[in-house]
Amino acid sequence: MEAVVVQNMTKTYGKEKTLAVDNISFSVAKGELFGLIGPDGAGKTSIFRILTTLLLADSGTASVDGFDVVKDFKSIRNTVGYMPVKFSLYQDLTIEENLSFFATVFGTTIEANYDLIKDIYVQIEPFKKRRAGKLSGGMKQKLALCCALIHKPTTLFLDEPTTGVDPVSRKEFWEMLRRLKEQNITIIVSTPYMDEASLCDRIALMQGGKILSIDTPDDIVKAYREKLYAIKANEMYPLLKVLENYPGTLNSYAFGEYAHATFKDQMKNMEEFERFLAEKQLTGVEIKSIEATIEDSFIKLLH
Ligand SMILES: Nc1ncnc2c1ncn2[C@@H]1O[C@H](COP(=O)(O)OP(=O)(O)OP(=O)(O)O)[C@@H](O)[C@H]1O
Repeated sequence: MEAVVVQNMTKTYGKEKTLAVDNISFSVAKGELFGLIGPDGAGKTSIFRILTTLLLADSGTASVDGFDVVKDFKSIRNTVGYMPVKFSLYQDLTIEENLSFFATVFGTTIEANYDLIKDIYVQIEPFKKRRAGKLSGGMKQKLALCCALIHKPTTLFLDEPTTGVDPVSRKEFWEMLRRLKEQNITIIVSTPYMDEASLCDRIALMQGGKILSIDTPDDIVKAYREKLYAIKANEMYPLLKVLENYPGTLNSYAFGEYAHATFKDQMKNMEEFERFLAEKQLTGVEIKSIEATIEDSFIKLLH
């Protein structure tokens, strides 16, 4: 069964009609961990706000658990959990008080749904008397997730939950999502981090309000057909310039300590390329053929 169905959704803002979501369609199956992946301004937050009934689309339709986002907004509000980019925790309330507050709003209690949050809550319980404003980023994030879960939602919307969170907490967070998925909760998560994309069941790569590709992380990488090279030299900037100027280069960009590049003839003539690099006085050159990552696939789609 489909938990979320979006059809031809478009959203513009203001008199200038800034296009945030551009006629997109997708669906998410029940129990799926689905990622909206894209840079700032791709339209991720607008989609979340429309699906959680906080914002109206200009056109198109959308449903969550079979409920229409316009007609059945009350049912959706009762059944979904939403963790916005800036968690709406009450800074002056303690961990315990924040959680009780969210439980009360949904007419439930911490005890009634404790099983669902237990794994996460035990990690912050020792600090339950501490005010939210005094928690670390990772702890705030765990509390926000508990608050979004306390009414046992069928679908969880997490908007950039790991932005600004340290790498260890990020990793723990994704382990928590995996465990929630086992409870058959549908999770839609947005992130600008490509390494997190591979942890989703399926992802939509987004840019400028459009979905560029939608598939499993594995299949997105498999669809990358060009031969990709990682190239290193003692100095990165001159290397990038040389790659840009090489007539056989299709695409080149910095990727950590390497430059990644594709070539017109799949680099059949490696010697000619090596000669070109040597003529440009680059030192410490290393060239290797590599497998593409999701980030490479994304960069290719952007071109
Ligand atoms: N209230 C608003 N008024 C005008 N333009 C807006 C408004 N909200 C968003 N936009 C514009 O719509 C586009 C999509 O924004 P959106 O917040 O949905 O993207 P995003 O992928 O979530 O990015 P971010 O991580 O920056 O929030 C951007 O160009 C943004 O500037």
